[in-house]
Amino acid sequence: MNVLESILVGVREDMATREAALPLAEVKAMAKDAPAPRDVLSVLHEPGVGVIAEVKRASPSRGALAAIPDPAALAADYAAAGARVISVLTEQRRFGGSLDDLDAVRAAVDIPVLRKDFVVSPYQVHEARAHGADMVLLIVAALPQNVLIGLLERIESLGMTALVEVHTEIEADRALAAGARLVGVNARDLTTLTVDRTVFGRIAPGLPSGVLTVAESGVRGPADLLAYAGAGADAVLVGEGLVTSGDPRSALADLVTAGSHPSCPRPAR
Ligand SMILES: O=C(O)c1ccccc1NCC(=O)[C@H](O)[C@H](O)COP(=O)(O)O
Repeated sequence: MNVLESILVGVREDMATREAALPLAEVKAMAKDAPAPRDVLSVLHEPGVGVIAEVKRASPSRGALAAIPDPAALAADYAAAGARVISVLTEQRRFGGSLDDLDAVRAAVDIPVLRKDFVVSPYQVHEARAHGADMVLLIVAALPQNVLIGLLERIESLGMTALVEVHTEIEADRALAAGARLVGVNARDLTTLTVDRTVFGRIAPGLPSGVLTVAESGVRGPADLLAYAGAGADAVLVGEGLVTSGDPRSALADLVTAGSHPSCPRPAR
């Protein structure tokens, strides 16, 4: 079993436990009280290369990354430093995240929030909305095509935006066929955990100009952002480089400055 497959086993078990405690009908009722979803695509269309800053406590590749005793304070720092979107890892077993983290971040900031998890079921999509998410990650490698299409339609029907993650050209074709309008190209191979920043530059040129792109993983400083920008990224998603920096607000401010500099236009694709 590869890493992604073993993560998915735990995700399904944990979801079954949550669903037994809180049935889907109750989650849907909770979602009615959630704040309306924000328009993520407009935010990412703004000039410059946006930064999606991640609340990431741990990872399968690196183990514990940062204690993050107060995710709300970290999110507030991210927003103050100019993050366009905040990504919250809610997977518990490998990443140490939770829906409590999502709640804390949602309450702390007024910018879009991404539920970053291994979403395989409509239940998790409704959970995301009930906890105030504006965006939900869908990983193509984790989903059969019919399930990918169904989840993407459900996310959009609830007014949220799907970030559809790919790592290969074949997955990119599947994302487009499913109707993705926001495609994340992950430099990290989720089956082996190797990071290859050149993957974005191979896949992004093949995406239609109307599709927004996010370069995910491997950004450790402004030089990496600028390289992704040069390859056509509309935004970058950064976790480890921020939470392990010792000063996430300052590290993010450096990225935001690089992404908004006039010498960092988004090249036409
Ligand atoms: O981060 C991991 O080790 C990982 C392993 C298996 C599945 C997913 C994983 N990470 C999720 C992500 O894609 C990243 O958290 C995100 O792109 C940020 O990456 P980074 O800036 O390199 O922390």
